[in-house]
Amino acid sequence: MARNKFDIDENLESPFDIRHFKRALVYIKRQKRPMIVALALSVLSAGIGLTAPLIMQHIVDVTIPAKTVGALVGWSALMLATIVISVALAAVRGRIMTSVGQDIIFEIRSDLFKHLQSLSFKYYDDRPQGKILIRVVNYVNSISDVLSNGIINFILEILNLVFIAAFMFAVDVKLSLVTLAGLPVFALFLLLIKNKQRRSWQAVSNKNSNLNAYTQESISGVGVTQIFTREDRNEAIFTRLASNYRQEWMRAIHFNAMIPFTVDNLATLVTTLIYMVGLLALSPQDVTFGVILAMSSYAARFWQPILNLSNLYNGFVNSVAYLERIFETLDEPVSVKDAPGAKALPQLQGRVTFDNVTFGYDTGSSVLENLSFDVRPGESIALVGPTGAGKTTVVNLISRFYDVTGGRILVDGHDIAQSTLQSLRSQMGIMLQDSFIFSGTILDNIRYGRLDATEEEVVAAAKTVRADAFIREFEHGYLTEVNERGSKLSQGQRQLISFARTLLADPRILILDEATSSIDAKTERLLQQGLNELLKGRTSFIIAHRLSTVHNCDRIMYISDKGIAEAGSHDELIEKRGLYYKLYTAQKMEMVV
Ligand SMILES: Nc1ncnc2c1ncn2[C@@H]1O[C@H](COP(=O)(O)OP(=O)(O)OP(=O)(O)O)[C@@H](O)[C@H]1O
Repeated sequence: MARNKFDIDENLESPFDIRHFKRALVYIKRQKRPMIVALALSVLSAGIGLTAPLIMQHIVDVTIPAKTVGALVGWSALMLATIVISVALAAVRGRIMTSVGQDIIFEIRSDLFKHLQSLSFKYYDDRPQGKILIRVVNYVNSISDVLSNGIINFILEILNLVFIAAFMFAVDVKLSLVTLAGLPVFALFLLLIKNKQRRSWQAVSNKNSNLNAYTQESISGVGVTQIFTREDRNEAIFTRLASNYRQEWMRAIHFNAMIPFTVDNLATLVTTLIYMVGLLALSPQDVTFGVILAMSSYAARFWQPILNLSNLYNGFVNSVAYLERIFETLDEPVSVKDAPGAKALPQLQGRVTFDNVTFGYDTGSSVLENLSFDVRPGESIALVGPTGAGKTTVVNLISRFYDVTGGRILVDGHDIAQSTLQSLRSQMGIMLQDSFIFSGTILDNIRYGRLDATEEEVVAAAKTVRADAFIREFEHGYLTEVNERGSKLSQGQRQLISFARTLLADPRILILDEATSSIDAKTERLLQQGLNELLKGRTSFIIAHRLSTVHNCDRIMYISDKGIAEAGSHDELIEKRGLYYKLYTAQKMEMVV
C-alpha cells in the first residue's frame, strides 16, 4: 500500500541536523581549487572597491580645500580605476562559480540517480513517482546556488564585514560603535523567526512535492481520466494542490521579505544616528565633515553585507528543506542487496528450491506461508490460481526483488540471499506483467539487456517470438523509433518486443508473468512453437490466466491460500478433478459460450 499519496505530506525520516549540511561539504570540497581562485578574486575585488571611500575622504578633506585641479583629476581617475577593476574581477569570479555550481549539482544528481537505481521494489511501492522525480530534478537545482555561490559569498561577506569594520575603526572609533549598535537588534530578530521560517520552507517543499506527484500521476493516467470524464474533478484536485503550494510559498516568502525590510530600516536608522552623533554629540575637532561622510558611506557599506548575509541565510533555510529530502533519499537503505561475503553464483543448471518460504509485503500479514517445492533443472512450471493468490509474488521472490520473511530460496543449492544479485539476475530472464518499452528504436529495446548482441541475434530472438513480421511492416523496421511506454505500439506488440528482449539475454531460468496475455490466439499458437524450442533445457516459471498457454508445462502449481493447493501435470490435475479442473472446465465453457 502506498505509504505516501499525492495529497499526503511527506514526513522526514529523520529531523534536520547540521550533519546534513556538513555532508553537503563533501561535494563542495571537491571544487576546492576553483573556489579558492574565485574567493581570491572576490577578496581582491572587494579590497580594491573598499579604497574608494578613503579616496573620497582625501578628496573632500585635502584635495578640494587645496584647490589643486591636477590632483583632483588624478584622485578621481584612481577612484574610477578601482571601480572598473573591482567589477572586472567580480565578473571573472561569477563565471568560475557558475561552473562550480553546475559541477556540484551534477555530482549530487548522479549519486541520487545511482542510488535510486539500486533501491528495491519496496521503495517504489511506497511512494508516488512524482515525489521521487522532484528530488532528482527540482530540489537539486534549488540547492545549486547556495552550495556554490552561497558558501563563497558567505565567506566573502564575512570578510567584507571585517574589512569594512577595520576601515571604519581606522577612521573613527566612536562612530564605528554607533554603526555596530544595530547588530544585536538584528540578531534577536533572526532568532525569533528562525524556526517558523524553516518550517514554512519545509511546507513549501511538501506542497511542491504533492503537486508534482499529482501532475505526474494525472499525465500517466490521462487516458483513464478521459474515459471516465473526470477532467473537472481532477482539475479541482489540481487547483487545490496548486493553491496549497501557493499559500505555503506566500507564507515562506513573507518571512524572507521581513529580513531585508528590517536590515534596510536598521541601516537607515544607523546612518541617521551617525549624522546625529557626529554633528550634535561630538565636537568639530573630533570629527571633520569628511569623516562623517566617509563614516556614513562605510555604514551603508557595512549594512550591505549584512543584508547580503541575510539573503544568503534565507537561501540557506530554503535549501535546507531541499537538502533534507535529497539526503533522506541518499540515505534510504538498499533493502535488497548483496549480503556481506555474498558469493557469485557459478553458471546455473537451473534447480530452484523453495524451503519453507514465508513472505508478506507488509509486516503482520503474509501472502505466502511455509511454501516448499523443488524444481528440477530444465523443468517448466506453470503457476495458476485466482487473482491476488500470490503467483507474481513467487516469481518476484525467485528474482529476489523482495527478500523472504522466513525460510530460504535455493538455486542449484545456493541460498540466493547469500549470492550476489548480479550473478543471480544476469542468469535469469524475467518478463514482468508490465512489458515496459523505453524511448528509442525497437532494436534498442530488444538489445536493452545485452548491449553486445549482434543485429542477427536480435532478429533471431524476434523471429522466435514471432515479432519479426510486424516489426518489418514498419517503414523503418527495427530502427523504428518508439515512445516511452511504447505508445505507438499495440499492447500485444509491446509484449512481443519485451519477450524478444528477455530471450536475447539467453537466461538459464526464465520467468514469464502473463507474457502472452495480450497476444491474439493465432500469434500465441505460433509463439508457442518458438517457445517450446526455447524452453528446452531451461527452467521456466510461467504465469498465465489463459490455461491453454500452460497446459503443456511439466508441472502446474495451483496457488491459493498462501501456498500450493494442487500440483501435477495437466493430465494428473484434470484426473484429480480439483481446483485446476474447475478452472480449466470453466475456461473451456467460456470459450464455447
Ligand atoms: N507491492 C505490493 N505491496 C503490497 N502488497 C502487494 C504488493 N504486490 C502484491 N501485493 C498483494 O499480495 C497479494 C498477492 O499478489 P500477487 O501479485 O502475487 O498475486 P497474483 O496471484 O500474481 O495475482 P494476479 O493473478 O492478479 O496477477 C495480493 O493480495 C496483493 O494485494
